Amino acid sequence: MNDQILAQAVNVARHYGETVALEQASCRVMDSERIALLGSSGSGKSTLLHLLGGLSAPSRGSVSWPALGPVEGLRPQKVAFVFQAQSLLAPLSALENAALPLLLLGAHPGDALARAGDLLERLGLGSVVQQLPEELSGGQAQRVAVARALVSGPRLILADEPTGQLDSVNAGRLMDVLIAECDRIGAALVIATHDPQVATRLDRVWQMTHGVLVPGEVAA
Ligand SMILES: Nc1ncnc2c1ncn2[C@@H]1O[C@H](COP(=O)(O)OP(=O)(O)OP(=O)(O)O)[C@@H](O)[C@H]1O
Repeated sequence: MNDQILAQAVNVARHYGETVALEQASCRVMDSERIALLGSSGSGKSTLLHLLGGLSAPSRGSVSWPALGPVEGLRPQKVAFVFQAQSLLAPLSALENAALPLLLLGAHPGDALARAGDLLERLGLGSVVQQLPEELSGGQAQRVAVARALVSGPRLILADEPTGQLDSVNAGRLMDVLIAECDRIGAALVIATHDPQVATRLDRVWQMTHGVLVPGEVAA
């Protein structure tokens, strides 16, 4: 069983001073699961994603990644994050940004750039691969960040509002690519979103309300 649990939070809470961003939550992400994390603005979705990705530590409780092997430092390998805020490196092109995780892992540059280029093409960004982040629209930058998360073949992808700046056509296209790639590489996916259309593409819903998490059942 443990070898299927990618991320597990047990009784975690996260406080920022007086603000309780997340109250006592417990949840699990199993191998290949597709989860929509729904909730209104400020309800604690980003906070939970950051804890599940090891990007921050809980104020109480614990987070572990049983199926991902030993964790070096705070953050597990094989977990990729799509941030809500702009997170691309300014001096690098869209293509280089998307290829970066593979380059840092020591992949052959030609292979890394080819893989990143393929992902960008499928995300509708074939014409902007050489542009710098400052030359991209918010929605284009968001899709580059998705390509960067997918490029190294992670086991778990945590995406914070990846369709937040996209029109419905491009949001649908992004979901097509994300789901197809997760199928291909066998990755699990947790997406924080306000968009009910995104949630219908995933297997189950976790509902966050004022820092309280209700992990839902698997969709029928
Ligand atoms: N670094 C921080 N310092 C202080 N308060 C914070 C910090 N990060 C989040 N919070 C607070 O924690 C609560 C939950 O924030 P969080 O970003 O997790 O919500 P969210 O559901 O992701 O919102 P949104 O949909 O708007 O992104 C909010 O009240 C927010 O103001």
